[in-house]
Amino acid sequence: MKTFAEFGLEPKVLQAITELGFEEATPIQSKSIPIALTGSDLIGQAQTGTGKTAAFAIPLINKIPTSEDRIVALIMTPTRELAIQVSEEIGKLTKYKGLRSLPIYGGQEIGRQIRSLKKRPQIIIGTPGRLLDHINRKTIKLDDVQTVVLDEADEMLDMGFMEDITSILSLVPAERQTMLFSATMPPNIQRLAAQFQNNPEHVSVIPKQVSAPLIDQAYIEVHERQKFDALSRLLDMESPELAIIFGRTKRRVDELSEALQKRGYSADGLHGDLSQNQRDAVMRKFRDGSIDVLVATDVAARGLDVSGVTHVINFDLPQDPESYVHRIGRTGRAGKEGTAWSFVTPREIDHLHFIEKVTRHKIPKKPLPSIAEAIEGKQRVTAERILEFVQEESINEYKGIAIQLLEQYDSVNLLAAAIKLITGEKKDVSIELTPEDPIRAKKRRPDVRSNGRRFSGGPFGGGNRSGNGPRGRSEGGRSGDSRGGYSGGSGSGSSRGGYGGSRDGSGSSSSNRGGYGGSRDGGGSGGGRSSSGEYRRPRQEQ
Ligand SMILES: Nc1ncnc2c1ncn2[C@@H]1O[C@H](COP(=O)(O)OP(=O)(O)OP(=O)(O)O)[C@@H](O)[C@H]1O
Ligand SMILES: [Mg+2]
Repeated sequence: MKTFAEFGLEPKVLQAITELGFEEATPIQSKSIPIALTGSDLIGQAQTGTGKTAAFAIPLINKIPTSEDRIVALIMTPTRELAIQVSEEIGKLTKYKGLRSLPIYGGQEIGRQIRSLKKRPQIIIGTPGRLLDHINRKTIKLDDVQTVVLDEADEMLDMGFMEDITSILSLVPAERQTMLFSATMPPNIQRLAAQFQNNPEHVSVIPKQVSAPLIDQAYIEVHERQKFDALSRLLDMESPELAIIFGRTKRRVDELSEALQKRGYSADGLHGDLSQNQRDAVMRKFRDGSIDVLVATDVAARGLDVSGVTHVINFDLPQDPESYVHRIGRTGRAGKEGTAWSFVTPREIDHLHFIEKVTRHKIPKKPLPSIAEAIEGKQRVTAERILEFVQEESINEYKGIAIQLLEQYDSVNLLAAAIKLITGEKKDVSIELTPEDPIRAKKRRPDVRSNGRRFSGGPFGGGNRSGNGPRGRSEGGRSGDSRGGYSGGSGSGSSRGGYGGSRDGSGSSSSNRGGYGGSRDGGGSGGGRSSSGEYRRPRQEQ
């Protein structure tokens, strides 16, 4: 493992890294920072939560002179929340160097962004739709951009951002550094690479299993109508510090967050139909812990880094294995452990197997917790809370009444009644959710071209690379590794991976994203087969 001092970075950048508490570089950082510092194009793949943001941000920041007053770096993300988050991380990393960075995303008042642009930021972090708006208004000019990063590169392609990205990149000088990052690199990422990059170096620290290994994964078989009670039981039994619950549709998210609130949980919902103010408020509450359950569509699946997320629950299975990997990757980040459970209806078992196959990870089955277990869990948590109070809180003013009560009543009865009172907070209101259709097992065409092996590539890289692809950088060099170019196990023992992002209802006035019906095909190929033979369905805005 390398220290950041080994990269020969500017002292002011190093100082900011130290202040962030990063002691050693993560594997993706160790491998990509030296390459990125040379100015070479790069494709970086590593599991969720392993520091890909700093892997591209540090070299980018290091090379911008403080005296620069033009936009020289452009980072694109698929969602607004991710643009904001990346911008904040860049803000921290540029603290001592004093560069100016600005997030540019849909839903925020454009006049305010125009005013901020007058302060001449050197780094722009944006979602494609709103970036194009500014370009058309000539409030953003890309003539001087030297570095471009596509964070969640595969998602950008998948969401049908290709057209916007193509227009944006046609305005950036060809003489530039272009970096693509994601935890998942489906083979059709080659198209992005071939179109926008110049002989990229390939850096991958994805070992066999693409999902981050610190995540304890399991599935629970439930019928659609049992899901809500199952969720309540899980939440009671586990009492997550922070949890993200993924639902399939915006309606589902609305209904579910409302139902959880009715039952007394501290929950709120996030999806692309909310106003940006609402989205910001929900994220703020989740980040500061004033709610502890975030219910979200796939808009929260990618990239979001919220510390303290101990649980991810797929209330509905995601359509794509990629989405599964990114969703569960909201926990188990930066070396911490996490728990990810998925509800699977009997008709979705085949789809689950498909996810297992593509992610190369068997997801064990777990029984639905019984009511007794849920109650026991709640009681245990209450008892723990009481003990914390005994140790930490000032309870002197309650002692008088406690002594009085103890003189009259039995101590066990008193404490049992108190525990019942506290654990009984959740209201037993009955909940009806609109049922969602089961996800049908989707047959993604196995990649059979390399050695005739099925799933040799999978959506996460490797597999065959045809002629003009980037040159593979097979780290770990396991010979005979059928995953080829992209994969290359790190062998470094650090198998934590990348992160995820979220999805932008980018709110560009010139596009139809952001609401229902903003259906865009995966990469402009009419939603059919992409050049790599992968089937990509048209996807709706989340
Ligand atoms: N070298 C480091 N040492 C300690 N913590 C780090 C280091 N680099 C990054 N982190 C922290 O790890 C967390 C995850 O980083 P980041 O969000 O960049 O992951 P990612 O690989 O982009 O994940 P995803 O695929 O989900 O987007 C962040 O909280 C970040 O501050
Ligand atoms: Mg990330």
